[in-house]
Amino acid sequence: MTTAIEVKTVNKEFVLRHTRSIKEALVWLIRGRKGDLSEKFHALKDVSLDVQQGETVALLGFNGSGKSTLLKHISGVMIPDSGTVQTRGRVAGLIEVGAGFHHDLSGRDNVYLNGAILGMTETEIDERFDSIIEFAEIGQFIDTEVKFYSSGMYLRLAFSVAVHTDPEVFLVDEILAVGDEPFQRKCIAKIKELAADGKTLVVVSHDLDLVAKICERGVLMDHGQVIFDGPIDDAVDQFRQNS
Ligand SMILES: Nc1ncnc2c1ncn2[C@@H]1O[C@H](COP(=O)(O)OP(=O)(O)OP(=O)(O)O)[C@@H](O)[C@H]1O
Repeated sequence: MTTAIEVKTVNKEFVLRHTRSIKEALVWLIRGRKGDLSEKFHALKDVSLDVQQGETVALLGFNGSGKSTLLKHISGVMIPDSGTVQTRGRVAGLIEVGAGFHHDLSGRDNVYLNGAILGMTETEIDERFDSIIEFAEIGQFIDTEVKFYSSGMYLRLAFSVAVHTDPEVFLVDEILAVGDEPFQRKCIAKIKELAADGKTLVVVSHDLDLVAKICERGVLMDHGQVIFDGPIDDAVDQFRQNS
């Protein structure tokens, strides 16, 4: 079996507050600048996770448990403070709607921009362009600047570009929620198709019934730590018990 994603003892802290009152800053100066003035939040604590090629994994957990932060580390948009993340093959997906899109460019130009960011050559994008537009159902808006798109239209185009990159590893955050129901169904069908084709899938969702249908493995997170990792039905049961 080949490992597609290897996350090793990853830690991530966020700075919550940079500024302090003048009094606090004075005390800090008088004490010889000891300690840290900023308040920090430990979002991922020694997280380790191996995902084999072709596995379908759901990240579960309450709001703020670290799911999206972990997904961003896997996608490479975030760098860990310590620990390592390695992925094999082309990684694509939907983490933040509109990430990698330029507001002042048209949908058409953004397909090229986003496609290039995700590792496609210009010829590959040329070949897949019609299919990308057809899947997104953007129609006559393709030459409109994307700043005038609704959030659903953004999602359609971003999702369509991402699936057309033919990724080995596909990451999906909760964002499917902004799409209307027919488009959501279409995306879910596409995600299932990718899974059936043996692609590696990591999905963040609060829709437990949906992830139970798509994924075989569930990773339950709590306060930045993995507290359960096993078959999806067991992970969902455990999560429901904690709720
Ligand atoms: N850039 C950031 N700066 C500061 N804090 C952050 C940042 N990104 C995330 N956090 C904090 O890290 C914690 C984990 O956030 P994360 O988005 O990973 O949670 P989540 O499990 O995906 O939650 P949800 O279910 O609400 O999407 C949260 O408390 C969040 O406020």
